[in-house]
Amino acid sequence: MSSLHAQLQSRNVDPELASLILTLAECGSAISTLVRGGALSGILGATESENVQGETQKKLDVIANDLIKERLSAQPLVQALASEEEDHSVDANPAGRFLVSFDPLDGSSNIDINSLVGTIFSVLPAQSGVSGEAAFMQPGRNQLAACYILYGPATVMALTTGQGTWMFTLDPQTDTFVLSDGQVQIPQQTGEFAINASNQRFWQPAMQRYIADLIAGKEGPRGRNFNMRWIAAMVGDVHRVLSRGGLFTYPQDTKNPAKPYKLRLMYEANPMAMLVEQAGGVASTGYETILDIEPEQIHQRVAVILGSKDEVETCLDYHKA
Ligand SMILES: O=P(O)(O)OC[C@H]1O[C@](O)(COP(=O)(O)O)[C@@H](O)[C@@H]1O
Ligand SMILES: [Mg+2]
Ligand SMILES: [Mg+2]
Repeated sequence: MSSLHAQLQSRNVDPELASLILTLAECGSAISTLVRGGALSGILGATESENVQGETQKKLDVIANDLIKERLSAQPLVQALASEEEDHSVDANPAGRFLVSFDPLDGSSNIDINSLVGTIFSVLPAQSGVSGEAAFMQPGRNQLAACYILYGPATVMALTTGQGTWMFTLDPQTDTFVLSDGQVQIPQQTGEFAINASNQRFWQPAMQRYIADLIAGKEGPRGRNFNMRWIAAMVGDVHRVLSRGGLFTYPQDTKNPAKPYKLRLMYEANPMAMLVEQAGGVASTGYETILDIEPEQIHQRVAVILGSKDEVETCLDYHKA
């Protein structure tokens, strides 16, 4: 069984980037221990405060954010960090080579029901002569690494440094991430989709038609049946897509005209898009490739359609029509 450390070495990952990835893994393992304790760890419930997104922060959102912020700020390789739970980017070490964006706790609405949650990381190169939030304004294509850690029955980590997507499982005996899949490949075809169907009446006509045709099944224009899943944690839905294929989408909608998109580009869409593309899948907004978007703000949101290549391309055809 090969450890994360050994894999990073054997695949010649830049030693400094490897050291940072090991720090991210340590953050994941520490949060995994907290999550495993549930109510006994005092992690359940909400705080009185709201984040910059206008969402009431859960206790675990804040605990996970503080834990990661502390460890990354102590990492000399990190120049600055950006988090879903921080209004602005946070400067760390001026000589640092890396910028880290993260979603400390993804799937917050699942914490109190003991369901799947995770942490998502995106690593960009620092830019000489550019600091603060401006330094983060780089397309996802520039990411040096992306990973998520899923806290489920097992704790698993999906990682890419641009040489394919790899999966690791946390060995609770040794507290080490061990390789469980050295070359994740998303099947090009699928019979499974994930969307929050309760928003159906607010979707654009293209997405309404696409989903209606999936649900029409064998008797409909697609001529075969499709099954639906919704974990309400992007990390969980994307993990299913990486594990057995599928299409995951959080499309544009008119539910709240001031907020037509749900998911955040820098620390949700970009890292997931890199993991999916490196595993042979496709990630789009419906109109553009997610990794080619030029960001304008640290907390900007985008529409997301990702997963099995053929199925996402079929969905995009509906958006062309
Ligand atoms: O509540 P909904 O509409 O099902 O939305 C679920 C989506 O919101 C999220 O929970 C947003 O992420 P956070 O929990 O990090 O805020 C995604 O993980 C998930 O895909
Ligand atoms: Mg999230
Ligand atoms: Mg979150």
